[in-house]
Amino acid sequence: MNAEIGFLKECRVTLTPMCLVFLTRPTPDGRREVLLGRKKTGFGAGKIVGLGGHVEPNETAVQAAARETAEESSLVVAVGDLREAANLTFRFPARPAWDMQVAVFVADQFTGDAHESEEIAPRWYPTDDLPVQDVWDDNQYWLPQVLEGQQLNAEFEFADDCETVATVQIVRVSENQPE
Ligand SMILES: Nc1ncnc2c1[nH]c(=O)n2[C@H]1C[C@H](O)[C@@H](COP(=O)(O)OP(=O)(O)OP(=O)(O)O)O1
Repeated sequence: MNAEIGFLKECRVTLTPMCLVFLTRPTPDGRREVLLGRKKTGFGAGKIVGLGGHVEPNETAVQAAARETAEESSLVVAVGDLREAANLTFRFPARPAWDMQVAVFVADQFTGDAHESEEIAPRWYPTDDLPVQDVWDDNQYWLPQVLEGQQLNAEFEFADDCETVATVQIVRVSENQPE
């Protein structure tokens, strides 16, 4: 391996830190629903996603999760009510600058009403009837599990189209989280 390629490989270990938040609540008929939303701008625009975004240099992932929740939906969630449910690595060999590490949080305690923001149009979906056609391809491998209470770490590599998952490595950390 020449020195330049070695240097470029070293550069690839830098992953942009991001967060994702899934707020859940019970429905009158005894099911659960989760707050997702149509992304209106930026990376992944058009897809249905959780609330979230970049972790700023001056904050932790859980602080970013609480901040992004307020900015994107107007809902208020306390840092202490956010449970870390997954740690996901997304790699895009065709666009290494997009590589990211995403801390995923779930919370069922929050206040306020969800309102549309510049970035996202939030909507509640039954956890057993997710909008699978409109989410990121990777979601099928971890989102239902996380909403069932599992905690996991996973690494995804995307194909050259940067849309389709090419390889998946999932490490299940625990089956169910204590309340
Ligand atoms: N593949 C995949 N699956 C599930 N979720 C995501 C991805 N890729 C992603 O980027 N995401 C999530 C992670 C983040 O929560 C958002 C993208 O955040 P982004 O819109 O780029 O960040 P902003 O909120 O616009 O930026 P700031 O507000 O932080 O400036 O999608």
